[in-house]
Amino acid sequence: MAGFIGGTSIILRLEIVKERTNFGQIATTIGDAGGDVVAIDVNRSTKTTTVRDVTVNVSDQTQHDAIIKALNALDGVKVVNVSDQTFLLHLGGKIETTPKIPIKNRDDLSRVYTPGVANVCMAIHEDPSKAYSLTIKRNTVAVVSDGTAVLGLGNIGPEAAMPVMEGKAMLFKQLAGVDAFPICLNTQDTEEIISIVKAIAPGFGGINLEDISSPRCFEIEQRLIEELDIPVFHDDQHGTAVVLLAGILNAVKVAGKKLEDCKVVVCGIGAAGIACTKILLAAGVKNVIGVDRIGALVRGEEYPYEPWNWYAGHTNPHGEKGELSEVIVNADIFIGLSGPGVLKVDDIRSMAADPIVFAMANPTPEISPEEAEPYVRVMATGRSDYPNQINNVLCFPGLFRGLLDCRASRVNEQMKLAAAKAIASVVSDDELNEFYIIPSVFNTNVAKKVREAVIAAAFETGVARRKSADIRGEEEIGDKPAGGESGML
Ligand SMILES: NC(=O)C1=CN([C@@H]2O[C@H](COP(=O)(O)OP(=O)(O)OC[C@H]3O[C@@H](n4cnc5c(N)ncnc54)[C@H](O)[C@@H]3O)[C@@H](O)[C@H]2O)C=CC1
Ligand SMILES: CC(=O)C(=O)O
Ligand SMILES: [Mg+2]
Repeated sequence: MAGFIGGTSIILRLEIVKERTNFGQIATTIGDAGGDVVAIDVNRSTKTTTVRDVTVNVSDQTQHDAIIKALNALDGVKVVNVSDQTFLLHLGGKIETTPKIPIKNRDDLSRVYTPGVANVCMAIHEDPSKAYSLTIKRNTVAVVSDGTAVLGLGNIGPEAAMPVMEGKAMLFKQLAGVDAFPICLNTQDTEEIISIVKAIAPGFGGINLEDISSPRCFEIEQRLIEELDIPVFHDDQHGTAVVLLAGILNAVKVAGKKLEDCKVVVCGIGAAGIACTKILLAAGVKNVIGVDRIGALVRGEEYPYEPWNWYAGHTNPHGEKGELSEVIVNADIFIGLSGPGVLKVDDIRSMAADPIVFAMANPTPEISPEEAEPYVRVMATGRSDYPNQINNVLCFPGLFRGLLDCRASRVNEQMKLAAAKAIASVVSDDELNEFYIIPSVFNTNVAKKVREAVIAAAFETGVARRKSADIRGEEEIGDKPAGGESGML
C-alpha cells in the first residue's frame, strides 16, 4: 500500500488457525500496536481455520506497518490482504451520469435523440439563450483544475487531481443539487487553459476553478471573467476567503475581540492567502501581516512575484520584519494557508491573550489541534475530523446554487460578503462557543442561506439576469435544480 496522510480505516483479512490462537489475542496485538478495532466480520470458516475481515482505525503509516508486522508474528495468524476503506470508496471513481428519463421505446428514442432532438437544436440555434431552458446548462458547473496546487500537495498533475475534483462534484450535488463535472487539464499554460475553458463554456452555467497555483490562477480567473458571460469563481481564493471571514466573525465574538483592532498574521501568501487578506481588509481589519517562505512581506521591498508587491503595499502598516516567529508576537489571529507544521507551540505562546488560530492547510494543518489547543482560545482547521472546519465547501455549493438560480453574470464583492455573513449567521449567539464557531458541512441551512444571500446581492448589484418572480423557493435545494423554467420557452 502507498504511504497515507492522516488517519484511515483499514480492513485486514486474517486467516486464523483455530487451535493456535484466538480472537482475543489478535485484538490485543492490534491494540498494543496502536490500532483501534471497530468491526469484525467472518468471511468463511472451516473446522480448523477462520477467515475474518477486521476493520481497524490507524493514525499513520508507521502504526499501519507495526500492526501488520505484529499480526504476522503471531503464531497461527496470516495476514491475507490489507485494504484501505478510503481507497475502496474510490474504486471506479465517485460519480456517474444518470438520465432524468428512461428511453423505453422507439417513440421515446425519436424524441430524446434523432429525429426529434433536431427541432430542439434548431430552437437553440435561433435563440442561444434557450440553452438554459432546453439543456443541462442551467444546472451545470465545470470544476476545472490543472493539478498544479492540489490541496497542499502541490503540483501533482491532472490525473492525481481528479479525486479532489470528483469529491467537489459530489458535494455540489449533495449539498445544493448542482450538477458539477470534474475537468482536469493536461496543460499548465495560462493561454491554453483560458482558451480551453472558453471552448467548453457553452455547456455550463458556471465555472469553478480549483487548485490552480498562483500567480497563474489570478490571470486565468480575471481573463475568463472578462471573456465569458457566465460566472467564473476561483474557489481557493474566494470560497476560502468567504468561509474564513464567516469563521473569524464568530471567533472574535467568542474571544471578545474587535476585528478592526486585531493584529492578524497570514502565513502562505498564495491564492488563498491573498484572497483571505483582501476580504479581511474589506471587513475593516487594519493590521494584517503576510508571511511566506522568505519571511514577512514589507512595503518598499521589491519582490519577484508581482502579487507580493501589491500585498506589501496594502498590509503590514508598521513595517514589521522577520520570520513567522518574530512577527507573530502579540498577534490576535493566525491564519495558515501554507503547509504542514509551519506553526510551533512557542509561536502561539507569544501571541496576544485569547489567541485565535486557523490552521487551514490541507490535508495536514500548520499545527495539529492536539498541540495547539492548550494555548489557544479558538482553534480551527480545514479538516472534517476536528471541530470548526473552515473549508470552502461551506461556500461553493450554495453560492453556485444562487448564481445559477438568478442566472448571475458574475460573482462580485457584495455577494462574497453576503455569503460570509450568511454562513456566520447559521450559528446563533446561544450556540456560539470555542468549539462551534462555524456550522457543519451537513447543516442544510448553510447552502440555503448562502443561496438566498447571493441572490439578494445579485439583484441589489444588478448582475442577476432573471426576474426575481421567476425564481422558486429554497425548498428545491438538495433534490433538483431550483430554476422554474417551464414557462420560459
Ligand atoms: N481550508 C480551506 O478551505 C482551504 C485550504 N487551502 C490550503 O491552503 C494551502 C495553500 O493553498 P493555495 O493558496 O491554493 O496554494 P498556493 O500554492 O497558491 O500558495 C501557497 C503559499 O504558501 C507558501 N508556503 C508554503 N509553505 C510555506 C512555509 N513553510 N512557510 C511559509 N509559506 C509557505 C508558498 O510559498 C505559497 O506562496 C494549501 O494547503 C491548501 O490545502 C486552500 C484553499 C482552501
Ligand atoms: C479545500 C480546498 O479547496 C483546498 O484545500 O485546496
Ligand atoms: Mg482547493
